[in-house]
Amino acid sequence: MGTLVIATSNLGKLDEFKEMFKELPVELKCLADYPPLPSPNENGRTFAANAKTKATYYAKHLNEFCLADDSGLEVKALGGEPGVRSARFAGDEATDKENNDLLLQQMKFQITRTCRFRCALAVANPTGRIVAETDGSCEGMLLHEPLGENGFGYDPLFWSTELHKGLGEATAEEKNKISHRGKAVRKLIAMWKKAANNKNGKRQEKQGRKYSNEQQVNGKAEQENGASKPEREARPDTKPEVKPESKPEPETN
Ligand SMILES: O=c1nc[nH]c2c1ncn2[C@H]1C[C@H](O)[C@@H](COP(=O)(O)OP(=O)(O)OP(=O)(O)O)O1
Ligand SMILES: [Mg+2]
Repeated sequence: MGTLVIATSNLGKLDEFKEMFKELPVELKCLADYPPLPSPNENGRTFAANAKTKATYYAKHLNEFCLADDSGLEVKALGGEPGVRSARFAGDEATDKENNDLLLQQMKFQITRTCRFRCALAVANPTGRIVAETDGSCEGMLLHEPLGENGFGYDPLFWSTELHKGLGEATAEEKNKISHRGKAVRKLIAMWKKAANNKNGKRQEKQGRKYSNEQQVNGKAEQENGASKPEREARPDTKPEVKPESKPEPETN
């Protein structure tokens, strides 16, 4: 069974990933399973750029497959802010509470409350090469005050228009169903399953070819022995693989 390191220092994200990956045949690890590393720079202009930077950085240092997440909240009335700066909106070492307070202050007189969460995921192989990327978003409205005790980050300020409740009130299961991260994870799992099927198909095809060669050599004897013929018709679909990754929406900041 392969190992996948969930390369995040955010325990809220980590819990969500653990829940969503629990059925997969992969050994999940997290950064706490390794000696501490300095955090990589997250100064890219897009969520995707930062996710790739983090995945590559951790994969190279840990010599393992690593999954990184870069995510944040885009508020329409603020031109997409805090966006990629969500974690450090109120300063480099800002707490969730400080970020939330600043956001509420900036939105005090705003009537338009439309906002969305966005998430970019990247997987790097142990050499640091990016082998998969997906993204997801989740629409909502910014509340006027915190609601509920669940989730992390900006969840207490986020009213989900899909769930008709605040993410601070939603259970983990409810959130994962509609969240930016949930959508991106499901796309990633679908890509993996497709890649695994293709690989299996190719292996079967190779074996099929091998057997038919053997049959050409040994065919007479096998047929005389009543051995079954290889099923040449059962060849897998050999269509070229289409990358199912959706185009990321343009950054708004
Ligand atoms: O589902 C979410 N619910 C609420 N808030 C969220 C969510 N998803 C991202 N967020 C916020 C938290 C943080 O303010 C920023 C992510 O910043 P981001 O740099 O991607 O993560 P991070 O620094 O906390 O951990 P790490 O970089 O180690 O993965 O967006
Ligand atoms: Mg970060």
